[in-house]
Amino acid sequence: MEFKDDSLALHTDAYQINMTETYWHDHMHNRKAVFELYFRKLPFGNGYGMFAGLERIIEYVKGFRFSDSDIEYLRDSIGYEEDFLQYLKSLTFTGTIRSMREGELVFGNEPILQVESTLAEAQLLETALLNIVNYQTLIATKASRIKQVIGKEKALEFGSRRAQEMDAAIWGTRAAFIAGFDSTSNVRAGKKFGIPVSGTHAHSMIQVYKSDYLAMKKYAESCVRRKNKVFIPLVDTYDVLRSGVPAAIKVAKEFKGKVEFLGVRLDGGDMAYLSKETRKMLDQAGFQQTQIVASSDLDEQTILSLKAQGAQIDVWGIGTKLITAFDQPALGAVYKIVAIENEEGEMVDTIKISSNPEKVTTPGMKKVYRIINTLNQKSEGDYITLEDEEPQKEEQLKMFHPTHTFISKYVSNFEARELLTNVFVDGELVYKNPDIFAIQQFALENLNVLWEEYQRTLNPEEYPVDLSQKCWDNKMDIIHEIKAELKTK
Ligand SMILES: Nc1ncnc2c1ncn2[C@@H]1O[C@H](COP(=O)(O)OP(=O)(O)OP(=O)(O)O)[C@@H](O)[C@H]1O
Ligand SMILES: O=P(O)(O)OC[C@H]1O[C@H](OP(=O)(O)OP(=O)(O)O)[C@H](O)[C@@H]1O
Ligand SMILES: O=C(O)c1cccnc1
Repeated sequence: MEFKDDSLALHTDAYQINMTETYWHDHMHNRKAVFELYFRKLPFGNGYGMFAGLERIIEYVKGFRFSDSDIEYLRDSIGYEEDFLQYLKSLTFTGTIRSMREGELVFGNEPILQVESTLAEAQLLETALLNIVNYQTLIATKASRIKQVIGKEKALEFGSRRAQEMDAAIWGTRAAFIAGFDSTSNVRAGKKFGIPVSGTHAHSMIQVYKSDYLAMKKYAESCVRRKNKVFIPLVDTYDVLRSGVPAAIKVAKEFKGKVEFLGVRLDGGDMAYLSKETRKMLDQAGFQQTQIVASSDLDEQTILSLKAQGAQIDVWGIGTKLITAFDQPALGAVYKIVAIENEEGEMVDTIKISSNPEKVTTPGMKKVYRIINTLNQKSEGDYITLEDEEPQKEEQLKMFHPTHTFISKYVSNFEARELLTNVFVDGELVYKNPDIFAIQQFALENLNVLWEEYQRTLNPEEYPVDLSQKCWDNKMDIIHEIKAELKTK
């Protein structure tokens, strides 16, 4: 039997539905629960992460509903009982989601997103939420890292052909734009998100005409007919300095005033040497404004090296190594329950103990604050509290390392900026995601509060993510309680 692929509700792991069935049978499914989504370790050895994914989460949660064909499929395949299937059919998301905003700086072991809803709903959302955040935040972080090295020069996203499938190309390029990239080569992403689109041409076009000059001339003729008139020929198909660049210059002179000779693209060879020689040739021909675009397996390391060699590159086209998060393919974010309603209707904090201290969860519904020193507008670190705390009302905050507690400092003159914002409240969407340019602007401004020591790509300082005393005490009390209980067994 064939089933229509008409909803995303089954974009989940089977165990989520199995657990939901258990809760439903046991009349636990409508208990209130709180889950928090976070990663433990920053990727790529970077000093900060950049959050992306909320746009798609909003789309997903708004549309969360099991379709008729979903129910038919579950009946036909796993064969859940009919009453449970009818319960699934009736579900929509009725809870509350708080999230960081896209472009926010995020760090290890702090909630990026929080779901407070019925146990069943929170559980059923897990896989998709992690799927979205793990990829988009990873790519935004990689893109921001690459942008750190590129600085003010332009960064073009070229990855679609190498991305892990179509969704990754589209949402990955959006994440890269959030982190400060200037354009995408993916035209659909341009249409869908309003990201500026740019493009040159491939080696194949030169090969088709068997001549740099002839191909570039034909290309220029079509550029003339376009509104933007942009002419950026690729110069390395046969020989950059003997054929590609001279042909580009010749055609540009012939079409002076009719096309905009914005740049030439180099895609390989020794790009330090070739870019310097190309620069000289363009300058001598009077094209001082024409830029040099480079592409070919670039990432932050090759870009840094090319810059150190004095490469004359103005624009960087980056594909594979960005869109596939080449050096670290997973962020490793997790989604953990931190509180559950008991039989008396009270919320009870819950913990997961592990022999690995980093994997012990922090119980209780929490708030995350960025502590900004008002004297220099730089961040002192992030501060995680239980939900009823109000750090802004304190004269002085004690910030201490959550594992090495002797590492501590007192901060006065601070603004405690709350980072989680209401996105859904009781099932209603209450947040409007800003447009993509505003999100990019927000992301770039966020970096201003971070000392440079956290922004360098190599061995950055570790940014403090601390627990409030109350949050830390709560965790320790719960650990001791559980240990005591285990002892008596
Ligand atoms: N001067 C340079 N210093 C450091 N890395 C460079 C320099 N020039 C190019 N690179 C990088 O070296 C790699 C070149 O690899 P390779 O020789 O396989 O490709 P290529 O020269 O582009 O060849 P092709 O065009 O046939 O693919 C690319 O990752 C490129 O970004
Ligand atoms: O190297 P990346 O960072 O992934 O950037 C994208 C690459 O895609 C194109 O090469 P490809 O060989 O696919 O096509 P081409 O024939 O146009 O060179 C382009 O020339 C870049 O080298
Ligand atoms: O426009 C380009 O130059 C481009 C686009 C995708 C991949 N490589 C290059």
